[in-house]
Amino acid sequence: CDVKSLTARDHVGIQDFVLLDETTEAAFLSNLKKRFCKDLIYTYIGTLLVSVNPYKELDIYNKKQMDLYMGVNFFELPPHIYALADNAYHTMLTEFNNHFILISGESGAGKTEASKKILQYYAVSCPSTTLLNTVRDKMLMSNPVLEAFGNAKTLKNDNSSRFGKYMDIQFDSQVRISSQIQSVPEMHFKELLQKRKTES
Ligand SMILES: Nc1ncnc2c1ncn2[C@@H]1O[C@H](COP(=O)(O)OP(=O)(O)OP(=O)(O)O)[C@@H](O)[C@H]1O
Repeated sequence: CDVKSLTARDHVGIQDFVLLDETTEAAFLSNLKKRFCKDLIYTYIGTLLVSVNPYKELDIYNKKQMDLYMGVNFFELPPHIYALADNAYHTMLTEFNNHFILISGESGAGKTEASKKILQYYAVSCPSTTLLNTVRDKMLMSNPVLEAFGNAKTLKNDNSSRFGKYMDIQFDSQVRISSQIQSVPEMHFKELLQKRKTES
């Protein structure tokens, strides 16, 4: 799947809601539906990304796709979680400051999966060394461990996270992943965010 075919594929509805003529909920949903029917689960609202859970494996999360989005201008290619991750990484490099990716949605919306895609993207796209690969592997492998203890089957989601997650990825001066994730129960969430705010 090359850049040309990818761009051509995404002329379904409008790929950025900012360009939607009619600003009604019906028009919003109709655009989402039109795109979803063609397996286009991502749509931008400016720099926000709206994602609809496809509940099936789509061939859009692989090394080829990651390579496509690496270092490419945010709006140059069709909306994708990799574009969002790449944009945060490159903005961090140019602005020399911290960045948050906030993922929200109802239970079963696909938040956990989205966070895994972002971690996988960084694991593949960030420069690394053998030593740092250990950190990267730990980062990726920590998810199943956390899920084993903190997830449960609910009516809405067979693999529902029953705890809030705060992931902190730190980069060294050569912008390689140098340290890994922190994850906390939901009740400590606000406290932790407040602490981080005061620190920065
Ligand atoms: N991008 C995706 N592609 C394919 N399947 C997906 C995707 N996102 C989510 N799913 C499917 O939907 C299920 C629920 O997603 P996920 O656990 O990420 O939801 P969640 O928003 O984290 O829910 P909760 O708040 O209950 O933890 C996943 O187990 C997976 O089967």
